[in-house]
Amino acid sequence: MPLLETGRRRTKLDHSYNGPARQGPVRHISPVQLTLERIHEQNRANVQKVDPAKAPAPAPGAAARGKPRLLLMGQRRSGKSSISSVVFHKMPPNETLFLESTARIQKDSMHSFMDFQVWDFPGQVDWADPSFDLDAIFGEIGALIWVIDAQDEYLEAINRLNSTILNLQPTYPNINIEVFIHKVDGLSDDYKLDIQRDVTQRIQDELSDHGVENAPINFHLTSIYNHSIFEAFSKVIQKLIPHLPYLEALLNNCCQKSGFEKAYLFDVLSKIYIATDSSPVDMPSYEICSDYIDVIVDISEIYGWNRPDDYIERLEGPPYNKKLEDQVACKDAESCIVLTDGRRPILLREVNKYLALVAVVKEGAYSKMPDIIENVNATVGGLLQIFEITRRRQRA
Ligand SMILES: Nc1nc2c(ncn2[C@@H]2O[C@H](COP(=O)(O)OP(=O)(O)OP(=O)(O)O)[C@@H](O)[C@H]2O)c(=O)[nH]1
Repeated sequence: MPLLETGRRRTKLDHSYNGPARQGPVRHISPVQLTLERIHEQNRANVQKVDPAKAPAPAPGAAARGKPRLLLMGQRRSGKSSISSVVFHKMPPNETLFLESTARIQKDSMHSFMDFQVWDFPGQVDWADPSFDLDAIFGEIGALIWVIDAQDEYLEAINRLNSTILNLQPTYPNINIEVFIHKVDGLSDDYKLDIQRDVTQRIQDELSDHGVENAPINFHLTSIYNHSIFEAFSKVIQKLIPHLPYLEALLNNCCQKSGFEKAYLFDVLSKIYIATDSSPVDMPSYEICSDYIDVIVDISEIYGWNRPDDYIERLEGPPYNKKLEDQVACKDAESCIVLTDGRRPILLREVNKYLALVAVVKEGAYSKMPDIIENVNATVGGLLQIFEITRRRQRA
């Protein structure tokens, strides 16, 4: 009888497993959670170097405690405050023309499906200044968003970004760096791509000259005058959601079962989508879904009302032979709209006070509406369970 690595004889129960003894139950971990835990470990190691007594407990930490910080940095007038105002405070883009220059760090706490902070830095901050407590700023960072004005001379902005990355790399090698090549409205598609290529090349060349290869840097073409800024923020925020793969799996399943072309889980206030199914995102569908949220939010603010439980019971409870339209009661906003050609309805279902599921229904699937509503209900139930489990873990 063959021996196991531990020296014990293999028995029937061991099947073909012949690896080292397992330490405990297998832990499934998403790449996002892994990154956040690495960041936590990196911070812990830094604190431990200075004062071992003050070192925080090992991960799971940042991901589980979850109040990540997004830092908006870049040259003066590159558009940082405008981005934060348009995305998180619903400021109309043309009103950003009147924003004053930021003199001190602006800290915004966002309370949504997940709490996070957005820190807007004044353009003139110099990181080399030893009076900055870098650990207080970069300690619990979720992502560093570097804004480059594409309509201006950007070499200086790139140089500053490079020197910031090189300064931070030795101490914080896992910081997620997101470069927003901003104000691309009014630029031709070819020119936008040329700029993106040029910026990427310059940053990568400089970093590899200093021996930094494969730094986690992503590039986005953005403008506050269209949905590109929301799309870019969606991608940034998604990296901070530890249970993203589960949300995506639920949405994939819902799309498959209900005949949806595309489904988004939106944060209603900011209109950032925090998860979507695995089919490619197409801007027109994203734009129309996000505009639809505005319409429904406005309507429900005017006409919405809190339905008491006995009202819902009266509608949904027995007798069940009432007409279908007399039986429909839902605590949350639920809506469906059919656009001009009448073929691809868009469906919206509120998940909780922060989130809404919005889906584009495939041609011909409209006739299966009762099934679709049931599937959506089940998906919303699943989504809520995932958030509840995460919340319980955070409290523990
Ligand atoms: N065309 C265009 N202009 C933009 C865009 N975003 C911001 N702006 C304009 O850029 C100017 C500067 O924007 P701010 O948000 O004040 O820039 P900032 O980076 O916060 O500047 P500081 O506070 O000085 O660091 C404003 O006039 C905005 O209207 C954009 O996407 N496209």
